[in-house]
Amino acid sequence: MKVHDTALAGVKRIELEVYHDERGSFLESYHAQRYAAVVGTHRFVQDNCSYSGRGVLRGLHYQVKHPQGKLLRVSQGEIFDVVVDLRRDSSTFGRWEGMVLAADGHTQLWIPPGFAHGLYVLSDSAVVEYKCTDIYRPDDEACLRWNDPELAIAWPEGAKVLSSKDRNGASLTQLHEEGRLP
Ligand SMILES: Cc1cn([C@H]2C[C@H](O)[C@@H](COP(=O)(O)OP(=O)(O)O[C@H]3O[C@@H](C)C(=O)[C@@H](O)[C@H]3O)O2)c(=O)[nH]c1=O
Repeated sequence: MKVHDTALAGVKRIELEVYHDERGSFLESYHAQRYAAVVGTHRFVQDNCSYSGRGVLRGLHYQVKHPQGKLLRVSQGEIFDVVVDLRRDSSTFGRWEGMVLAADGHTQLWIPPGFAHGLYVLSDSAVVEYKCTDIYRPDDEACLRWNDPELAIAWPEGAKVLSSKDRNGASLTQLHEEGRLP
């Protein structure tokens, strides 16, 4: 596998090795020893999988007191994935990065704890699978507004299908003022 840094410190793009033969293909999506160099001492304690139709936008989510690192991969379809650096001591605090991830691109994303995360589905449907370094704690979850003008995220054009939680996300300034950053 090849590991690439991104514009946000600690966020890494991983190109997976795919083995093709007459039956199809094979890839390793996680290997504790090899990923130690990518995720450091973090340990994964929960695996998630979401299925979404075209135009679904999930996010931007994070946990405040128990931030989750996420190792994410698209196993079907194509998404525009977004991370926002919410680490107050980071030189890239408040900056976002977006990238297209597709199942046939065999790319993984490592998002360290302390980022808000969201995704927008570009294909008819998409399956997104990710490992988390902490368990889901709904009481600790916060939702950063996907279209906060202060962030000015350049989401792809198209209709957006949102949950009511995500329609009512808070701005970065509001979350900051309320002490609800990681
Ligand atoms: C995230 C999550 C949700 N759920 C439940 C709660 C709810 O009934 C249903 C759907 O929850 P949500 O609407 O929060 O699902 P979703 O919008 O897919 O939430 C996810 O969004 C992406 C962008 C992330 O980065 C994830 O960390 C997570 O926040 O699933 C769990 O049981 N465990 C979990 O870990």
